[in-house]
Amino acid sequence: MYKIVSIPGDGIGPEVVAGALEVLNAVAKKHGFEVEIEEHLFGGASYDVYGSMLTDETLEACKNCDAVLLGAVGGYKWENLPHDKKPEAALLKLRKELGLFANLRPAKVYDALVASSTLKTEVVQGTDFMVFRELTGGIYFGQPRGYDENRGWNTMVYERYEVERIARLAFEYAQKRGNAKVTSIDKANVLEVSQFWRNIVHEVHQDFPEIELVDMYVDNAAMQVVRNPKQFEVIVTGNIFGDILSDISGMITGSLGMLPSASIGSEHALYEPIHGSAPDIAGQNKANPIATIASVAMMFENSFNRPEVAGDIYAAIEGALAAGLRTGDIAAPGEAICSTTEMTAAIVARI
Ligand SMILES: NC(=O)C1=CN([C@@H]2O[C@H](COP(=O)(O)OP(=O)(O)OC[C@H]3O[C@@H](n4cnc5c(N)ncnc54)[C@H](O)[C@@H]3O)[C@@H](O)[C@H]2O)C=CC1
Ligand SMILES: CC(C)CC(=O)C(=O)O
Ligand SMILES: [Mg+2]
Repeated sequence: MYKIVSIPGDGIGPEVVAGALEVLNAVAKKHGFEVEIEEHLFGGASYDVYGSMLTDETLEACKNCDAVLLGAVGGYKWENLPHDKKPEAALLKLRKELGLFANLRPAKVYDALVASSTLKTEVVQGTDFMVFRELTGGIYFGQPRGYDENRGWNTMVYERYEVERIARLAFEYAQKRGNAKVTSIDKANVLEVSQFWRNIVHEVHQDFPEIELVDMYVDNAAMQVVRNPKQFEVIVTGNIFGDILSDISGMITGSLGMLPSASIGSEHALYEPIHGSAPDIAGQNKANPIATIASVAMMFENSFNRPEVAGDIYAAIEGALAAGLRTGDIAAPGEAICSTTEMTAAIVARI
């Protein structure tokens, strides 16, 4: 029995999480295990009811389960709140409180999508890399931070232990992938904090001499992901660079709506699509649920060590895409567009 806490959040969050939970229930039925799903409000949805973006009750529930499934937070309604009161601040707090220091964001191109989409086949087909994004440090957390009428400021700071643990995780993963190449992405030509990052990554690398390590500046990396994504196998990078580069990677795979992620720490794990709450399409049954459904697959790989369950989910996604199912974000011109619920049903039918 797996105890899952579901926090759909805002915007398209509830729509894509509903699809992912249908898939979760379908694999539970097929593989003969039980899941207990406990749903909690989070982000703006929680603020509107309780006056708090992250209640103690939701936080406790997230700490006392086997895995958390998150949709997304944020939206127009809450964007003028002070920074420390915004839904996004609650997400940062949740990540910090759960100790989720590593965000794994796989960029994998589905063959079925390449065959009929606007993706440039020869450039992207076969792309399959994993981004290890540091998630609880860097400029999103550094103090001091603030702004007044004359200045705005944030602080990018990394502690030795923060770089060591994410670098070690990335090298260990590379080892498991048959000594895959690791690219460490920074801005060491300008930022002292990046030179520090680079030094520590090289120190950790000494324990993994069989693995090739490449350093790359982040501006070049953004271009290289678009130009030749297949050169990457494992990327390790800081919080803000990983955030930006993984959205770029999303486009390589067809859409932000395709990319899942696992946010992991030593005690807890949370699974979430890389995209946000997409308020422009919220409530219209248009969102692509695949990123969130694939996040459930990552849950079975990372938290439950059930690769066969994850494999069924990936195969069902591939099957639905091969059958021509396309939400608006991944439809090539002239292709029929399906809804969130139609895509979900097509995937569930293939479990
Ligand atoms: N993890 C989270 O909860 C995140 C929350 N956000 C928040 O989400 C809100 C909107 O932010 P944006 O910058 O617009 O980023 P976004 O990722 O929500 O949307 C960017 C674009 O991609 C599209 N898109 C995203 N997910 C999609 C899906 N599953 N299917 C189809 N199209 C999809 C949207 O319609 C939009 O045009 C903001 O409040 C932002 O702070 C942003 C990123 C991550
Ligand atoms: C706090 C979030 C809005 C940051 C983000 O964009 C992400 O984690 O992808
Ligand atoms: Mg982001």
